Amino acid sequence: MTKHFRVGGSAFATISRATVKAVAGADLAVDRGETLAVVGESGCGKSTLGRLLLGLMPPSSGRVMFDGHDLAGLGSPALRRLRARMQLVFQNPLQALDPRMSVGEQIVEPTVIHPAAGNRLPVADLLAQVGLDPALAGRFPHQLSGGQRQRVVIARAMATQPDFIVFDEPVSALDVSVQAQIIRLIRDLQTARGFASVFISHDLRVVRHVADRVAVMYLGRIVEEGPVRAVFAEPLHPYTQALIAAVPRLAPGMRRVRVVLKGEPPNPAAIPSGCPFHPRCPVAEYDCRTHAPARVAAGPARSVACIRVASGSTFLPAA
Ligand SMILES: Nc1ncnc2c1ncn2[C@@H]1O[C@H](COP(=O)(O)OP(=O)(O)OP(=O)(O)O)[C@@H](O)[C@H]1O
Repeated sequence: MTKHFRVGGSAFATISRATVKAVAGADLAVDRGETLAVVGESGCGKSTLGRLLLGLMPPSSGRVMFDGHDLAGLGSPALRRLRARMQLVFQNPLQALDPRMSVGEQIVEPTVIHPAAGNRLPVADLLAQVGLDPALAGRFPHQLSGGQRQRVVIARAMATQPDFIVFDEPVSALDVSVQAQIIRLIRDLQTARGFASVFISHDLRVVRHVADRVAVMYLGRIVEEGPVRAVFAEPLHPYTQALIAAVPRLAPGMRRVRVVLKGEPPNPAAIPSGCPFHPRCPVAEYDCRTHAPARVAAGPARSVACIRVASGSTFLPAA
């Protein structure tokens, strides 16, 4: 898929319009019961990808298949029915919740919007399954702690018994102690319910606890994908190496590398030619400036988009 936004410009054309290639070629699949983490620096297109996957905006090219249905090919009633089976949980629960509605009202709201969806659990059950006292149903968001609010958001997402949930940085606004509890809750719910999920995060420590597989995004492309353990133990792409090397004690078994991210932060309105990572890559070759590498298989269930890996050269600079 790709997603381009036209931005800027003025009525008198003194400022030219630019095309932001927020998603510049992402291809992924998520199975039932599985969590795929999408990681990368701010602005690399993670949230845009998440919204595309949920059909909340149309891609510029490409398509999203959900349970055999192409989202673009569905009329609005069918899309609405499918939407009930997909939910989004995002970073800031205060923004996600309506300050004027009680917790109980908000939790059942998705089943009011999608009356045919799910098995319609009572509010008390929905609260209990996210570890909240059912007595909180009458409270309002401002009367809850940050962790309780995020539990309410998750309870609401569970109300239609979805098959697919996108978690977009669901714990990054929370205290570290609360983060661990919410991550455990998400894991427990997934084990009990078997939904598929995409977990968007810039925090690799969180990803290690929550995800089965990880997709690493750079300037709108997925540059590496594979099982979390394998990718963290032996990252193949120089960008993944740099992300992992920046987090102390993330992967104790990993060969320490000296890859440090340098150069300009990525700008999706001016994507470099060839491999988009080449201006910051410590091992870029001449070809990397002109050749955009395709993502190719690189070991069991793994893939990577880097010509150094594709050509079989080992390039981890030893510490
Ligand atoms: N509606 C929009 N119109 C124009 N540009 C957009 C729009 N949505 C996103 N972008 C741009 O697309 C790029 C990718 O944004 P996105 O929010 O998907 O990245 P992200 O990796 O989720 O970043 P963050 O972690 O900071 O949220 C950014 O440059 C952003 O400014």
